[in-house]
Amino acid sequence: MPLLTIEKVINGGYGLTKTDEGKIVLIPGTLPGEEIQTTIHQDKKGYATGKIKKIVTAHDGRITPPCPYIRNCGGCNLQHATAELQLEIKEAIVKESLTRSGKPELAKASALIQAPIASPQDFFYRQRIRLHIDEYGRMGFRQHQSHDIIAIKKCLLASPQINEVLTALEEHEEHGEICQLASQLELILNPATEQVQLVYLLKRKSRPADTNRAKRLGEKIASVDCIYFIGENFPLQSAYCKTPEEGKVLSLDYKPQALAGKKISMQWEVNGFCQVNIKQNVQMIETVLAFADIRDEESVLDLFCGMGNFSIPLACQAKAVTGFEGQGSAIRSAKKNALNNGLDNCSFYQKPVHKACAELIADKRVYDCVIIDPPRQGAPELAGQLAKLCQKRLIYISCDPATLTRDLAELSKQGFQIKKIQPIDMFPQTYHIENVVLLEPCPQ
Ligand SMILES: C[S@@+](CC[C@H](N)C(=O)[O-])C[C@H]1O[C@@H](n2cnc3c(N)ncnc32)[C@H](O)[C@@H]1O
Repeated sequence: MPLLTIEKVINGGYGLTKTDEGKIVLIPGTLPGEEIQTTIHQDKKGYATGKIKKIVTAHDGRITPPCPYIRNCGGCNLQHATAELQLEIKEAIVKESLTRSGKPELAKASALIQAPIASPQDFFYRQRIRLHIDEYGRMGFRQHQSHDIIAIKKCLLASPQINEVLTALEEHEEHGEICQLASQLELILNPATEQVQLVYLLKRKSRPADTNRAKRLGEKIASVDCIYFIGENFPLQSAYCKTPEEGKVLSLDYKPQALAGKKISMQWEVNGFCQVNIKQNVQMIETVLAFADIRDEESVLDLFCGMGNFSIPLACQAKAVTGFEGQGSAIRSAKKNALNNGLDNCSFYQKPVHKACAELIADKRVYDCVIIDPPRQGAPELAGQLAKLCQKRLIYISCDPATLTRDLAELSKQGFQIKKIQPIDMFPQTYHIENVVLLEPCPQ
């Protein structure tokens, strides 16, 4: 195969190039402008995937990835680029997604994309990781595009405390015995105490002997404060807890600049949703507060509110905040977070967002500002409802440029105009990029 020149890196982290016949070839591990000798891995109808045989001309921003598992793991698809180049690539991915949408209003809006906000940490930023366990009890990440497990001793994205516990677990037979019963292990750092909680996903219901093993294991590792079992057919069970009262919640205090340094105290449950890059989450909250620009007489609706990540700081400025979320544990935490922060202007409800929006519209409710932070698949079907509910400012938070572009097209059909787009790098070393978008309804 002749030399191929990489045109760009696309959403998914692949370098894209074309053969002389015009066929698209996607090659992982490559960077824009690089000349690559390739072997074809899979030849499909519309495109092929390739593997690097030799890098003939490397990008100036290419570096040697520090992770020893990089060849097989597939989780960190940009680790071979400098931090600056990663941000350039991510910004280009967002821009390309809007310009290639075929919608003139989105292409025009691509000029509004601001430089991505870099993560305070390039490595060791994850507050939790989930490892798979195979039939032999080996623990690690799934190999790229495969069910095989790459056994790992360390993950450079996970917090140092999680890595210490990973090393310690290997030394204890109780962990090996529990792994024989488990298909996954989640390690979760409590940012407030710097202790780690373990959640084993068991293949069968836990028995008293399993709980005893967990207790022995917990007592042997000083930095583990709780061990839980969960199964497909049974809910989260505490098997060991050093501090029974505080054990089930994780917590964090921070002081957003936008609130003049007022302290916000957040708690969430071990199985509740929480942004994984805790320090970068604070910068995302600052962005949402700046875009929302709330006056004290204004009302806010927070859809997919989780444990009140945005609702609580917004409630410090707004007249009232209403949040909807599907996860019961997240809503429990959101209500506690309002109480703990001395806020009596928040209402949180566990309800599917689509149902909640329909009911609010039937009640003729409207809000000055609406925040929407859906899961990866986005929420295009909500665009019409958002047009009825939102009076002044809509803030759309998305972790996938492709579904964001589709949803922005739906929102612009409903009369919303894009005002600002702020990419935020929540996941350094990977192609993933979060975006906070400010939209306003067109004046009638
Ligand atoms: C990307 S998270 C955002 C959570 C929160 N805004 C935060 O920053 O922590 C999406 C949330 O949507 C919730 N969710 C997913 N589908 C839902 C639905 N149909 N109705 C209500 N909540 C849903 C999930 O439980 C999760 O908490």
